[in-house]
Amino acid sequence: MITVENVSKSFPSAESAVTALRDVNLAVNAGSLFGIVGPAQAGKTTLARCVALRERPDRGTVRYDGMDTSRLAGRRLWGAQRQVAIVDPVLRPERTVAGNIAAPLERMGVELDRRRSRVGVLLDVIGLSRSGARLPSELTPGQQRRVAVARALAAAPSVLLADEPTDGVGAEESASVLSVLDRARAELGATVIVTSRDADIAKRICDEVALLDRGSVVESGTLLSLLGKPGSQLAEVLLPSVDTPRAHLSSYDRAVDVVLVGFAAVGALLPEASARFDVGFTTIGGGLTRLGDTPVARFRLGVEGQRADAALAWIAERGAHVSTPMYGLRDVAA
Ligand SMILES: Nc1ncnc2c1ncn2[C@@H]1O[C@H](COP(=O)(O)OP(=O)(O)OP(=O)(O)O)[C@@H](O)[C@H]1O
Repeated sequence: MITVENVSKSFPSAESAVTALRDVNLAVNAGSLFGIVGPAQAGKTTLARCVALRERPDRGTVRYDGMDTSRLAGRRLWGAQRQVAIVDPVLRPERTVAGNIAAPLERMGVELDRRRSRVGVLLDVIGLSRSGARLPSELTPGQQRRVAVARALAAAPSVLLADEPTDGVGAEESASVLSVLDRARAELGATVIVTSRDADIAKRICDEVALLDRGSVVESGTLLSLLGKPGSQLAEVLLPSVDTPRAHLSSYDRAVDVVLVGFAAVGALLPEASARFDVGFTTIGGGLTRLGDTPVARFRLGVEGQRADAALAWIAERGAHVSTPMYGLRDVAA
């Protein structure tokens, strides 16, 4: 596990110092796919570089499995830095795909047979098994990025860091780049950290996420835990909007927002509650999305029936996130 404890970082500038990170605390679990998301200049790259030990915090510390890295220097620092590989998107144009991936292994003096076998595994992970002999110029931008990821994985780092992994890659190819990051975690066992201005990346592959703004962590945790958190900014961005015209609310005495996670909940919970408690649910806003492979729904529901409270408590007991009911909607809309 990597823990970031009270980390602050400023950079000198012509007028006054720029504060990139303010008292940041985070925990990145081993084997997770962790997203650091937030607007431009939020401090994402600086935080990622501090985690990768490429930048020293002014205050606070980064711990690797409890070890305080701020005390490391010389060979021990270099050894810790080598555990975290950073994806460098610039490939060497004169070398083949296989040659690019093998380059870090050559520098380490790994013998030819082991190099070949490792490159073979990585070509398979990035879905380019037949392209080892091609030059980067013969590849699409998305394929080139996948090769850059494979090169970063060559020396089997325990942590892979990808800063804006899909920048410069077209929308149609970004899914293939993200799925390679997911395979790096699932098949090679790496902890993967991605930074992105696009929170949608978190929705597509991350299981844990931190939202950064102006150098501070606004919220962090597993994606699924944030979905049910009242006022979560990430949930607001990632889930279908429940904004509804007031007129749509006017037929109901009460409405609630409900978040349902997983196939069973999305498919069955509301019809079952409706039948059990003789309560009517009408969808007046929201919709379905996916977090990775998990279907997630957020609906604004008009609720009618004498046992409405019991029905809502029943679905909440079964894992649905249910907002505080909004009452008196007929009056509001009138
Ligand atoms: N090496 C540096 N020297 C001076 N200022 C820096 C340096 N690195 C980052 N900064 C400043 O720190 C702040 C945070 O930058 P950072 O690149 O970490 O944010 P970011 O969220 O990754 O931004 P973006 O999404 O725009 O890449 C910015 O104001 C930036 O100008």
